[in-house]
Amino acid sequence: MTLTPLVYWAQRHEEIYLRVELTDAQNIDVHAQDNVLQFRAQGHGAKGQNEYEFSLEFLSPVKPEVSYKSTQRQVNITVRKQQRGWWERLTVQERKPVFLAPDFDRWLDESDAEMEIREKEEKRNRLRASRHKEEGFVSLKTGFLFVYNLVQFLGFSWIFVNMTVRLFIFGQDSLYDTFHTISDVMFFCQILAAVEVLNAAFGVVRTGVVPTLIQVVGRNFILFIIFGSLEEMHHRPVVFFVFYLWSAIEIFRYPFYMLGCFNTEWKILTWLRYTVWIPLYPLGVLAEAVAVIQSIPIFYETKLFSIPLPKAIGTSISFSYVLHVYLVLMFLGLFINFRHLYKQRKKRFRTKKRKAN
Ligand SMILES: CCCCCCCCCCCCC[C@@H](O)CC(=O)SCCNC(=O)CCNC(=O)[C@H](O)C(C)(C)COP(=O)(O)OP(=O)(O)OC[C@H]1O[C@@H](n2cnc3c(N)ncnc32)[C@H](O)[C@@H]1OP(=O)(O)O
Repeated sequence: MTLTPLVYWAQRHEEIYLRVELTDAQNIDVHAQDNVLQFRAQGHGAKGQNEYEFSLEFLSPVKPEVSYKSTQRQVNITVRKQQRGWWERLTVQERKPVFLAPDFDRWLDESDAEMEIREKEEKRNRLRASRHKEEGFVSLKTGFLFVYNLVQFLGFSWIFVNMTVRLFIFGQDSLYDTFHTISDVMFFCQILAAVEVLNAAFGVVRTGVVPTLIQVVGRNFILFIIFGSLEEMHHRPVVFFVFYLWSAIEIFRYPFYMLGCFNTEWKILTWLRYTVWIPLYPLGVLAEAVAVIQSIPIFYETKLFSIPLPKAIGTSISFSYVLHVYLVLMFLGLFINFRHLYKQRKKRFRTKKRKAN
C-alpha cells in the first residue's frame, strides 16, 4: 500500500512552496513535468518509518527544475510556476487531496503577496542606491587622496632634488641659504599637511589622530615659529638638515600612499616607507632640537613672543621658557610616534607574511 505524507502548501506569484512532513527523509526523488509533480522518499511520517510518496496535478504548468531542502523535521520543496500569476487553487481537481493543507506559516493572500514583492523590490532598490552612493564616495575619496599625495610627492621631491643638486654644485655654501631657496615650497607642503589631521579625524584614512597631530604640529612649530619668525635662523645650516630629513621620508611615503589608492604596492617602496624612518626620525628630532636650542638665546634677546606680565610686576616671561618645555615635549612626541611607526611596521610586515603563507 502507498503511504502519503502530510503536505502543506503556499504560493507566491512565481512560486509554489510545499512542506512535506517527513523526518530524516532519505533517497528523496522529486521531479516535475508539465503540471505534475511526483515525490518519493523514505522517512519517518504519520505511519512511522516507511516509504512515502504523493503526486500533485497542479492547476497550471510548472517549470521542470524543482529545488528542495531536507531538514531533520521536513522536506521543503520550491516549484517555479511556468507563468507568473495567482492560482485560485493548487490542483486541477476542485476537491483538494486529503493529505494537502495550507501552510499557514507561509500563507499570504494575493494582495499581501503583491505587497511582499513590492517591499522586496523597494529593499533591492534601496540597497542598489546605497551601493551606488558608497561607490561614488569611495571613488571620490580615492581621487582626493591620490591628488593630495601626488601634490605632496611633487612638492617634497622638488625640495629633496633641489637640495641635493645644490649640495653637489655649491658644496657647503648651499647649507647657508636653504631657507631662501626652499622655504616657500616647504611652507606650502606643511600647511597642506594639515589635511592629514583632518583625514585621520574624519576617518578618511585608517590611522590615529594623535600621531598625525604630533607630526604636523611638531613640524609646523619648527617651520613657522623657529625658522619663519626669526630671520637670524634663516642662514643657519640646521635648516638644511631639518628640511633634508623631512623630505627624505616623504619621497617614499607619498608614492607608497599613491599606489595604495589603487590597491597596488611595490615591495621595495613598502619596505622603504616602513624602514627609512628608523634612522630618520631620531635624526629629525635631533636636528629640530638643535634648531630650538639655537633659537632660545635669540628669543631671549629679542623678547619676541614674550608673555607680558601685569605692570605691577613690570617684566615679561620670555618665550625661551616655553621652548624649554617644548624640548621636553619633543622627546615625548618622538617616543609616541616612534612607537606608533614601529607598530605600523610590525602590522604591515606581519600581515604580508601571513598573506604569503
Ligand atoms: C598634540 C599636540 C602636539 C604637540 C607637539 C609637541 C611635540 C612635537 C614633537 C614632534 C616630533 C616630530 C618630529 C618629526 O617632525 C621629525 C621628522 O619627521 S624626521 C623625518 C622622518 N619622519 C617620519 O618618518 C615620519 C613621517 N610621517 C609619518 O609617517 C606620518 O605622518 C605618521 C602620522 C607619523 C604615521 O603615519 P600613519 O599613522 O598614517 O601610518 P601609515 O602610513 O602606516 O598609514 C596608516 C593607514 O592609512 C593609510 N593612509 C595614511 N595616510 C594616507 C594618505 N595620505 N593617503 C592614502 N592612504 C593613507 C595608509 O595607507 C595605511 O592604510 P593601510 O593600513 O590600509 O595600508
